[in-house]
Amino acid sequence: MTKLAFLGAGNMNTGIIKGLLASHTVSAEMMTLTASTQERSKAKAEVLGVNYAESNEALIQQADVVILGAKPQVLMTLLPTIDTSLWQNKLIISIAAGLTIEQLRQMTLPEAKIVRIMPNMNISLQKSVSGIAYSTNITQTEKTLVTHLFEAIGSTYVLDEKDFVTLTAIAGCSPAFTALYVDGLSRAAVAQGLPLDTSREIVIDAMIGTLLNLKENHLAPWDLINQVCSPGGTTIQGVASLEKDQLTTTLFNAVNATIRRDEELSQ
Ligand SMILES: NC(=O)C1=CN([C@@H]2O[C@H](COP(=O)(O)OP(=O)(O)OC[C@H]3O[C@@H](n4cnc5c(N)ncnc54)[C@H](O)[C@@H]3O)[C@@H](O)[C@H]2O)C=CC1
Ligand SMILES: O=C(O)[C@@H]1CCC=N1
Repeated sequence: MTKLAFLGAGNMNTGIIKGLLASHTVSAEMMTLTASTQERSKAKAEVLGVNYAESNEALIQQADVVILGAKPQVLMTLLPTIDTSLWQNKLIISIAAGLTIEQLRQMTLPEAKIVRIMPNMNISLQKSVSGIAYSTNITQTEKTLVTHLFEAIGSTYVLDEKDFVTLTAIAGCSPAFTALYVDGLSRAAVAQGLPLDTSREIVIDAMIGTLLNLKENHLAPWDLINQVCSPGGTTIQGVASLEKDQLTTTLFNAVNATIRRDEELSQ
């Protein structure tokens, strides 16, 4: 059985652990974590029902697969302090934004087996979208293991590492962008006199229905837009207003800003 080590026990690594447990993909006794202090590691492990290690070194030593789930800035200071020999024969999965396979190798072992994964916050619901990029020395058996783990908690897309920044923008960051859209539409309804909680529920239900309609009926966005826009009706006026206010350009700008920051983190 594969032993998984989680370095970091914040939003994402906790979400992965919860997703793997809920989907019965990995049992609790095969998972060990650390957080920023031993007290936090112990507390987190108790809540999740998994093991904790007394140090990051002890965590890595006992594992087959190490999932790096601390912030990129933390990993950049922490990884160079860890004895490089500990990384031998480990599969290293990094979910950190920005850090490249090459950078991760420089901070661990030049020949390290690295998998970059970019999941998103919906992972604890087993609804993540996870981008995957492999270093060239990953075997087919290791790829099968990675797919098995991350398909259990959402969908997976294997990409060239150069495309990771784009996936991060449209999938990793997507829960925040989508929540912002929900908030804007809900508050627009508040301005018209509806209570906020009612507006929010309506917006979320309408969005879920729309997304299922696009996915299950294999509709292109403009097919659906044209179906909704009745001639001389209301929607076409709203769509024209959104276009006049450059919604598409606004989204292009947000993706570009996200990519710029990702590239800064890789410096
Ligand atoms: N938040 C998000 O939506 C996403 C985040 N990511 C990436 O996942 C990583 C984690 O992000 P979050 O979970 O949101 O952050 P977080 O701040 O919730 O969790 C970070 C964890 O690292 C731990 N940590 C800090 N120093 C440590 C040390 N020396 N040893 C062991 N653990 C230590 C903290 O105790 C905490 O449990 C980041 O690299 C981020 O780029 C990737 C996809 C989505
Ligand atoms: O904001 C971040 O850096 C991380 C990566 C994708 C989502 N959250």
